Amino acid sequence: MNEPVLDVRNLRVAFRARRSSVTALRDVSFTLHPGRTLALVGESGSGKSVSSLAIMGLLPPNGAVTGGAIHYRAVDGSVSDLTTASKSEMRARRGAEIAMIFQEPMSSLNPLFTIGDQIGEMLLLHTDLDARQRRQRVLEMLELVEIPAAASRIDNYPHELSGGMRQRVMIALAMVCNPALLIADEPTTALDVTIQAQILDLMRRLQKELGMSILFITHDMGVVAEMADDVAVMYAGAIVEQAGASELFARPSHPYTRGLLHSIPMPGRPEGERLVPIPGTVPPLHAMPEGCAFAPRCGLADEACRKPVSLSDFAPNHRVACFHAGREVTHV
Ligand SMILES: Nc1ncnc2c1ncn2[C@@H]1O[C@H](COP(=O)(O)OP(=O)(O)OP(=O)(O)O)[C@@H](O)[C@H]1O
Repeated sequence: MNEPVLDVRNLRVAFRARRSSVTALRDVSFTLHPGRTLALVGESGSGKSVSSLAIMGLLPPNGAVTGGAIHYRAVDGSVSDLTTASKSEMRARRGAEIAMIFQEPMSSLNPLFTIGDQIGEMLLLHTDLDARQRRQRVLEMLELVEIPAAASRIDNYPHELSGGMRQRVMIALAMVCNPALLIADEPTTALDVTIQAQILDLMRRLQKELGMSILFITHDMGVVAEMADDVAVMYAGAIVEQAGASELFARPSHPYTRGLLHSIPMPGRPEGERLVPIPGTVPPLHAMPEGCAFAPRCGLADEACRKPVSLSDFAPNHRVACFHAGREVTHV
């Protein structure tokens, strides 16, 4: 396989609270290869967004990378560690080489400017195109993301568009400089299922046509099944299972991954099957259990789980952080 675009190694992120600090990412490692989609999946609070903000160099002021590295391979083949990049280096990369789309387009789009101006602004920042060329390129982007009547929509303000159309604008904004890496943080969560399917289709088509690599952040295993080539399951700031998507769905082996799969309807599973929510919630960062963080919610937990557990090989290209990996939960 080609050299990775992104190779995150033992990444640690901490947030300062008033008198103490809490660790939000604990030795997170994953690899994204060119042209592929890696899904980071987990419940709210598992550390998915913190991972993406660390990659973008956009952690909030009270957050910092406290260990590990984020190796990024630029289009010219040079590899650098984003955790040590300067603010100006990151500013030059964001939008041009590494782009991000968020769940809620309204919070990323400026209500005071037309969508054409906002997408054009990216070109103004990162290219030498003149005003006429920029407008032409914006129009092509709006057509590429299938905005109907793009020539008149280009002068619309965000509030004049539907939610689905706004998400298409966000995608156009992210893709206009042809980034090598796209980070998509729950891009379809706020949309109804029909529109969600259309946006996922669009992202797959753009990936095929433009060849970018996608880090896809979601809590939804159904979306993972639709989009991912590779999957990293996160729980309480750590990766608990990692595999190719087909291997993960064929042999989910961490009790948390199995719990996620049993808690939602999945294509291909018997109709009327009982859905079982995972009991309890993700522990707060200041009250992490000593050993396996999932143990308090796990039907397989025993004495062994009081010891810290880390990812280990379970099968080829399949790693699991569980002393009981692969064992069936007999009671939930
Ligand atoms: N600015 C902050 N200060 C302190 N803690 C934070 C801050 N931002 C995030 N955290 C904590 O980091 C942990 C991981 O949060 P994160 O937003 O990455 O989770 P997530 O998996 O993306 O969840 P969601 O799907 O809800 O966005 C959470 O416990 C959260 O409370």
